[in-house]
Amino acid sequence: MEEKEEPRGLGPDVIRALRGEQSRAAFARLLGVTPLTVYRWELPDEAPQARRPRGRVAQALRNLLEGGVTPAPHAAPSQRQELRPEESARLMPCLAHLKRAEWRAAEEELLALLASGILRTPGARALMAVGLAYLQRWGRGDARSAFATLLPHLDEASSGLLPESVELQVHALAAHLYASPDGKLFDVARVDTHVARAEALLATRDDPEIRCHLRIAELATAFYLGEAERVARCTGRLAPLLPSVTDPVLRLIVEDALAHEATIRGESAQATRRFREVAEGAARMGYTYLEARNLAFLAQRRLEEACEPAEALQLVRRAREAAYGGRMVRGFSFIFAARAEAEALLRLTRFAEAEAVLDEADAVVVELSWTPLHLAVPRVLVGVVTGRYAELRRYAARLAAYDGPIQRKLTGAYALFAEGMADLAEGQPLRAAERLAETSARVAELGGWPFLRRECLVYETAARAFAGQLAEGRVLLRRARVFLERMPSAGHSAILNRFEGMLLALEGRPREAREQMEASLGTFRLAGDVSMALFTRHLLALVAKLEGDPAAEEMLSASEAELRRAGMAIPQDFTRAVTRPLHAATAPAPPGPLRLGAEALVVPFERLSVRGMGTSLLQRELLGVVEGLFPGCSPRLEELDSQGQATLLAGSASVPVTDEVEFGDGCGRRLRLGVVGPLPSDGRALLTSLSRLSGFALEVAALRGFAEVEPPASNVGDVESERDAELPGFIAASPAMKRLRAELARLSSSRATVIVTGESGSGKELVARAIHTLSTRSQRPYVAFNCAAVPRELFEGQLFGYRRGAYTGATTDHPGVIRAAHGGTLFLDEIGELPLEVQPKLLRFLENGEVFPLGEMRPVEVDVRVVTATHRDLGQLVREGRFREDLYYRLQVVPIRVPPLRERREDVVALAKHFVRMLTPEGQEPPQLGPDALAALVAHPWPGNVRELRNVIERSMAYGPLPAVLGAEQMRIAG
Ligand SMILES: Nc1ncnc2c1ncn2[C@@H]1O[C@H](COP(=O)(O)OP(=O)(O)OP(=O)(O)O)[C@@H](O)[C@H]1O
Repeated sequence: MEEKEEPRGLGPDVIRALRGEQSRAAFARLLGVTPLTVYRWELPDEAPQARRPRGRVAQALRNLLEGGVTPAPHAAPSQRQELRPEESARLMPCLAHLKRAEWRAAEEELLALLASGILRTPGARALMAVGLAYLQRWGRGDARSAFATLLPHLDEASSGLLPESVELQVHALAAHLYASPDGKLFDVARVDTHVARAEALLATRDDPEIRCHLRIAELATAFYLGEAERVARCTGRLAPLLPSVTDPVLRLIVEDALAHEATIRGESAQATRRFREVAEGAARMGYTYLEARNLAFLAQRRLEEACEPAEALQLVRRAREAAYGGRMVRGFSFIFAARAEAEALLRLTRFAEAEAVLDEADAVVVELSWTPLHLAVPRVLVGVVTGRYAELRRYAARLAAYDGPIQRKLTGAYALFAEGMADLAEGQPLRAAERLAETSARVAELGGWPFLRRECLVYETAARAFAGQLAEGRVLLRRARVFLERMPSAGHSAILNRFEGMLLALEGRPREAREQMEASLGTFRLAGDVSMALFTRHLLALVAKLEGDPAAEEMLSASEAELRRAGMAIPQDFTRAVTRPLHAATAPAPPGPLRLGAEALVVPFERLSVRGMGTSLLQRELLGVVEGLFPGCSPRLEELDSQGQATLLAGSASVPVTDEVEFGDGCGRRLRLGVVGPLPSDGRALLTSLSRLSGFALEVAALRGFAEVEPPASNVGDVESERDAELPGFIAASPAMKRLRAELARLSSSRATVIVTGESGSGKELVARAIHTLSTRSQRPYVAFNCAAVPRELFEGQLFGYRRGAYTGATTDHPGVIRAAHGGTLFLDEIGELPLEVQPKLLRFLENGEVFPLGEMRPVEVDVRVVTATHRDLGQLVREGRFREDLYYRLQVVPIRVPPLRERREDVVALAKHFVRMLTPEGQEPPQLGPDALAALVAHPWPGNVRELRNVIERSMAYGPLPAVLGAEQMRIAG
C-alpha cells in the first residue's frame, strides 16, 4: 500500500501538519489505514521503517492538502455565517419531506422557497441545494442533475464559511455523488477527500446519519471498484450504524446496500430476502426508486433460484412500472432489470427479444460511461446458445477495450471469460479450459468476485469434459460443488449435474450419466428453462448413442430439429472425447415395478436435493418425481391445519386417494402427499422416503429463505378500522382478505395493470371496484366490461369505439368503453374470453395508451388504468394458443388472487351477517343467526363461493315475515 519512494510533497512534516491535534488512530481511521502506517509516514527518510503514502491514500492526502483542509476546523467559528431563524424555519419542514420519501412535496416546496427570495445566506442556499440534489440522487437516481445542483456549493464548503452542519451535509452528499454508478462522476480520490473532510468535522460533533451516509459512499466505491474484500471491510463499518438511524429513507438505503453486500458475500438466500423486504418497505413508503431497484435485483435472485421465467418477467415489469411512476432516470437499476429480463427471455428461447433488451440496456451503459460487465453473462449466453460466435468474440473485444473507471480490472476478467466461452462453443475445449482457469486466477487476485468465479468453475468443468481431461474435470466438479454449497443456485446446480453427466459418460458409466442428465433436465423443465432443457435433451441423446441404444439416432435428429426450430446451435458432440471403449449397451430397464429399486431413486433424489430451490418449486418437483416413478398415477400435495383440514397445494383434489403419507417441513407445517391410481408393492415405502427427503429440502428452503414472491405480510392492526370505513361493504375478516385489502390500498397511486384471479363468485369484481375506490382516480369513471357477454363481431367496436358509418349498423359515433373510462378505471371481466384477433389491439393500447376507433384515421390518446379478471387459467390458454403470450405477460404486472371462500372460513360468518343486514328491509331489525345456522354455514365447503353464500341468505329471508332468529332449517344449504 505504501512505499519509501514517491514522497512528492508528503513528507513527515506535511503528514504531521495534516494530522494536527488528532491522534494517529483517529487520523488513520479517516484514511482507512492502520495507526502503524501513519507512524511510519511520520518517520524521517533515513529511518529503516519509514514509508511514504502512495496510490489512493496519497491522492486523498494531496486532496486534503490542496483543499486547505486541516483536521482542525479550518474556519474560525466567528467566520461561519449561521442560517437566519426564518430561513431555518422555512427550510426544515421541506427537508423533513426527504426523510419520508415525499419527493414531489419536497421539490415543490424547495423550488417555491428558492423563488421567494427568502433564502439569502450562503448556508441557507447551500442547504436548499443539498435538499434538491438529495432528491435528485435518492429520489430519482439522477446523479448528474444532483451534481449540477450541488456543484456551485462545493467551493463554499471548502472555504469554511458555511455553518458546520451545512458543510457536513455538502461533503456527505458530494461523497455519494462521486461514488455514483456513472463513469463521468465516479472518482475514488474525491470520495475519499469529501469523506475525510466530513470526518474532520465529525470529530467535534456526533451525527450518526451523516456517518452512515459516509459509510454508504465508501461501500458504493468499493463495489464499483469491484473489490470484494474492500466491500466486506466497508460493510463491517456500516452495519453497526444501522440501529442508530431513525430517518426511514436512510434506513432503507442502508438495507439496500447491505442486501448487495450479502450477494457479493455469497449469502444469496439472505440477499433474496433482503431485496424483497426492501422492495416491500419501499412500496409501503411510496419510495419508488428503491422499490424499482430492489424488484430488479429480486428478479435476478429469483432466476438463480430457478423460478419460472414468468415470475422474473413479472418482477421486472413491476420494477419498470415503479420506475416510471417515480420519474426515475434510466441508470443502474434499469441495467439490472434489463439483465434479469434478458435472462428470463433467454430461458424461454425468445432470443431476439432478449437481444433487443440487452441492446437497449447497452445504450444506457454507454450513456453512463458504465462498465458493460453486468450484461456480460446474458450476452455471452445468447452468443453461445444461438451459435453466433463471431459476435461473441466482438463482444469479448468490447469488454476488453473498456477503460472507464468502474470495475475496470473485473471487466477485463469478464472479457477473458467471454473468450473462453467462445472457445468452448466453437469446439476448442482445451483453450477454453485454459482461459477459464486464467480468468479464475485473475478473479482470485481481485479479491474473488463470486459471480464470475462461479461461472468459471462451472464452465471449466464442461471444458475439461469436452477436452477429455477427466481427472481435471473431476477436480473442477468437486470445487464447483463446494462453491455452490456456499453460494447456492438451483440453475447452476442443474447445469453442473449436466456436466457431471458428461464426465460420467466419458468415464464409461452411461447409466449414471443418464441419471444425472435426467435430474438436470427435470430441474430445467420444472423451472421453465426451455433452452437449457433442449440442450440437455440433446446431450442425453448423445449418451444414448454412446450406449449403443438403437433409438439414439432418431432421438438425436429429433432434438437437432427442435434446437434448430428454437434458433439454437447444436452442441458439440462431447462423446468424441471418449478415451476407452464402452461395454456393450446395457439392456433397457424392464418397465413396471421391477425398476423400482434403489437405482430408480437416484434421479428423484438428485432432483429433490438441488441446492437453492424455493418452496413451491420443490413442491412441484416432488409431484413431478412421483409422476415419473408411478406412471399412470396422479399425485397431490396438501397442507393440513391443526384441525386436520386440508388445503390443496398442488395436483388435483377431485378423486379419493389410493394411498397417502404425511410429513412435516421442519418449520411447523404438516403436509400430505397422496396418490390416485395403482401403486406397486413397495409404493408406500417409496412415497415415505420421498416425502421425508422433501421435508428436509423444504426445511432448508425455509431456513435459507428461498421464499417465493408472496404478497407482503400484513401488519395492519390499527389501520383496519380506517380501511373498513374506506371500503364499506367489503368484508375482510380473515387474515388472507385483510392482507389483500392492504395490498389494494398500496396500489392506490399506481397506474399499473392489475389482474384479479379467483374462482367464480369469490369477489373479483368487488376487488376491481375496490381498487378504483381506493385509487386517486376514484372521482373519475369506473367502467366495467364483460368480455364474455359481447358477440365476437361487435367486440372491437364496443371496446375501441367507432365512427358513424364505420360498418353497417353504425348509425352514430360510439366512444367505446376505453374512452368512456378516460381518467378513471376500466374493468375487463372474463379477459380469458377476449377474441384472439382483438388481443394485439388491446396490447397496443396497454403499451402506448392509444386507441384506434373503427373508421378513425388517427389514434386517440387515453389515460385509463386497466384492471382485468378471470376465473380461467390464462397460462393454460396461452399454452393452447388461445391467448397471446405477450398480452399475458403485459397483463400480469400486478396479479391479485382472491382466495376461494373455503380457504378463509373466518369470512363466512362475517359475510353472512353482512348479507343479513343488507337484505333486511329498511326500518326492520335484522334477524340474528342461530347457533345451528352458524354451524351449518361454517361446515359448508362453499363451492359457489361468496355468491352462493349470498344466495343462501337471500333465500332464507325470502319467505314470509322475518323471524327474530334465522335457523339452519331456513338456510337449506345444498349438501
Ligand atoms: N369480501 C366481500 N365482501 C362483501 N361482499 C362480497 C365479498 N366478496 C364477494 N362479495 C359479493 O359476492 C358476490 C359475488 O362477487 P363478484 O361478482 O365480485 O364475484 P366474481 O369473482 O367477480 O364472480 P364471477 O367470476 O362469476 O364474475 C357479489 O354480490 C359481491 O358483492
